[in-house]
Amino acid sequence: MKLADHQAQTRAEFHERLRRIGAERYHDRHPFHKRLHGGQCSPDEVRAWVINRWQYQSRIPMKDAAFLSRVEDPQLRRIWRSRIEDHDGGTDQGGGIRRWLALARAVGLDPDYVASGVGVMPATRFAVDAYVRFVRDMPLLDAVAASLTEMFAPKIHAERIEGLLKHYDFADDASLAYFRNRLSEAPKDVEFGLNHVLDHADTLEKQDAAAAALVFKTDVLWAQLDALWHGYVEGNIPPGAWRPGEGLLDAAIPEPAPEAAGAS
Ligand SMILES: O=C(O)c1cc(C(=O)O)c2c(n1)C(=O)C(=O)c1cc(C(=O)O)[nH]c1-2
Repeated sequence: MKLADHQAQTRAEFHERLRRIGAERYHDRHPFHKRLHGGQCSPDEVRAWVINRWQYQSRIPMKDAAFLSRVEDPQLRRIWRSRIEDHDGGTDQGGGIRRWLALARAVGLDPDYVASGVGVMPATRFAVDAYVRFVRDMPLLDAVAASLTEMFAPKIHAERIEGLLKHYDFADDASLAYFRNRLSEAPKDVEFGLNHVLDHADTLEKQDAAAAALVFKTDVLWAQLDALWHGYVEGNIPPGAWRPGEGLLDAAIPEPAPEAAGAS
């Protein structure tokens, strides 16, 4: 290979490379999201999504804590720690985690059941754990690059708010507060993360590794939706995973049919 082949891409070229990864691979293109945002999901498919996505939500602040535990620069720690605050919030007001459980309640699920994580599918667990491990074990620059799927998240959050409000009775300002908050929280994270990666990936090798980290992360997100589709749209629920009827709020449990209840 010629020496010139090893030259780093320019900032603009590298930025465009990252943007293209999202355009080609981000999970807004997944059929499950099209079904969810288009109003075709059954109530139980929405519940399965809320239960499984809980695994992701609950692990995001843990992966950010794993990241922080490796950072020696106080300024980087100072900036990064706001991500944990966004999700955990304070004791009284809570944060994204509490807002996700409000969504769980709105779709008729018992928040304690969702928070227990017992109904999560194995594939979801494996995908999310892989992300936490990646951030814990890989170079910090790659860990920041993996978070850059968030560049593409505001668009999907806006589509989701619009689609859910249009098609589902449970959707209102309170139940969708998680997504509305992300619309203002994510851009600050993305601005910092993107500049950090563009500034620090100053060799082709580092750029290749950062791009691979972003591809890996799109796979983490895509694999979760593949599992949902297989389990709940095609009806192949894996052993141990949530089954419709489990974990419901009392108010959401359907009245038994008169024959089943023995009434005449
Ligand atoms: O709804 C979504 O499609 C979506 C995607 C992503 C993402 O791209 O990883 C995140 C979020 N939401 C999100 O709400 C969130 O807090 C978040 C944090 C991160 C991360 O990698 O640090 N990704 C995401």
